Amino acid sequence: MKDNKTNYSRKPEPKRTGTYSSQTQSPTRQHAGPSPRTASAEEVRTGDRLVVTIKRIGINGEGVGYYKRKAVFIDRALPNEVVKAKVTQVEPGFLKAEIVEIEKRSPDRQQPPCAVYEACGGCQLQHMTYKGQLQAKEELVREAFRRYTRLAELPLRPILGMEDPWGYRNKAQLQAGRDAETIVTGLYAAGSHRLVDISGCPIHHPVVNQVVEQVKAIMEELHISIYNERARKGAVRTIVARVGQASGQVQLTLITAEERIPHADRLVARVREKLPMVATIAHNIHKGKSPLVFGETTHVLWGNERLEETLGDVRFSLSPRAFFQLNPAQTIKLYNAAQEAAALSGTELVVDAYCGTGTIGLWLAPQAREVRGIEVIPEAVRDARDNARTSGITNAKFYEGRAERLLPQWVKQGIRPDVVVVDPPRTGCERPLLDAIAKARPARFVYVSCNPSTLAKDCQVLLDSGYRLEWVQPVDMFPHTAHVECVLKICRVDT
Ligand SMILES: C[S@@+](CC[C@H](N)C(=O)[O-])C[C@H]1O[C@@H](n2cnc3c(N)ncnc32)[C@H](O)[C@@H]1O
Repeated sequence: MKDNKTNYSRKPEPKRTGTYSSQTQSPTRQHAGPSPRTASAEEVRTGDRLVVTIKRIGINGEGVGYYKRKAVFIDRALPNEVVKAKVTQVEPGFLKAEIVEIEKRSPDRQQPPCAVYEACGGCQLQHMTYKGQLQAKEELVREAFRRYTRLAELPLRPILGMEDPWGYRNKAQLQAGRDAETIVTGLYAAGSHRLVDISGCPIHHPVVNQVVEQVKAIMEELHISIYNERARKGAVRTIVARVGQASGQVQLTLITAEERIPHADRLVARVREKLPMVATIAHNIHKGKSPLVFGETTHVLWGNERLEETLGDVRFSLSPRAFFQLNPAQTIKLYNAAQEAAALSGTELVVDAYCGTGTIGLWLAPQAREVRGIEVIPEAVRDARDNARTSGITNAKFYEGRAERLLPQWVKQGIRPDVVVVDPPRTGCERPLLDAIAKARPARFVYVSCNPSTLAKDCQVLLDSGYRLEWVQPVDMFPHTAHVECVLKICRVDT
């Protein structure tokens, strides 16, 4: 096991820090290094220039260093680099700054492979080699546990990365717009309504890119109107293409702001002719201003009602709006880690809290006596029940409700799970749920999380309740972004 001997005492301050004012120093002077003036962190002003050694990446992929013990967040700076940076924001607890010059360059710095990386904002780490990204994500997890737990040593396993970290995303969900005469599909640039064309995005599965490009060409040919947000006129606002990794079939959904898609029959005929991999052509109507992508009403214009998908032995039947993991290959690694952590022998009652469409519970059901899933969204509960039926799994039941209410009720009724699995949103588990787990005293607790900070905080609550941490397994679900997913195995101390 790598790095389980990490020393968790706080790190010393970075060696090189200094500041000089952008207003008062000549360019030559600025490039010569820090000025004699070394302001205290409280004296730093917007526009000041600092020399900062970058320690690690932060949760948004930015470089994090310190100036006089105050955290400095610097976009696009990499661990171990020394950068001159201009302060852009001063807050009581931190500073934000932008790179002026890189004094010492990381060997992991690279030219971002994607031409629209800077404008798009969908990825945060393409300026770093993939090997560097994996190391940085491990460090992100280590830092969260250092900060939020009292563990002397962290049993951190090496992150599970991808052999080929491109073309992994099985779904493209792109806004449509117009750039002069042509249709553009892409994402809005961060904090704006400027559409960045991401045709041929290297993160998307090549088949979904191909489908989006052809659909755009067909819409041009048939003069199908594109929704204009300002004028609030036009038809198509979003194109969604999702590929099934097992079948290679594609579910295409056009989301419109109008009741009808103009020339829908001709559109269907042309898509069928040009794109034989498309197995469903669906139409979703989203008239309102809501920021949600999908509206309430969906019609299948042609083809199968649902996309069939398989993960391991579990089969899923996905309606156009149904949630499904975006990186199936890494999802299998994540669920296998959860399965290893659950260590089931066939006799256990497993509670899968925050179960979504039931994926983790269904993955574990063949090795368990019974699985009880809890999920707050009614449609997801219906999907979970359908997925159990489709896969012929009869020992998994799914309950609608809040995990922090339902599990304590079950515990009060005398129900004692042997294993509890949680996969909460980024905010982590609600305290009443953690208290109910501590009261129910399952032998094992499996925590799947997309936020190392809330994971570490919740972990400490369990460690204070008679549990020990066995291991933490990070999994890279979204290469080139700052996200990192973890599976954590916690056992009751007396087991
Ligand atoms: C990160 S997703 C996990 C989904 C699922 N485990 C999977 O892998 O597909 C978190 C899920 O928790 C649900 N959720 C959020 N708050 C909840 C609560 N208080 N009780 C139960 N479910 C909740 C969300 O609707 C969402 O489906």
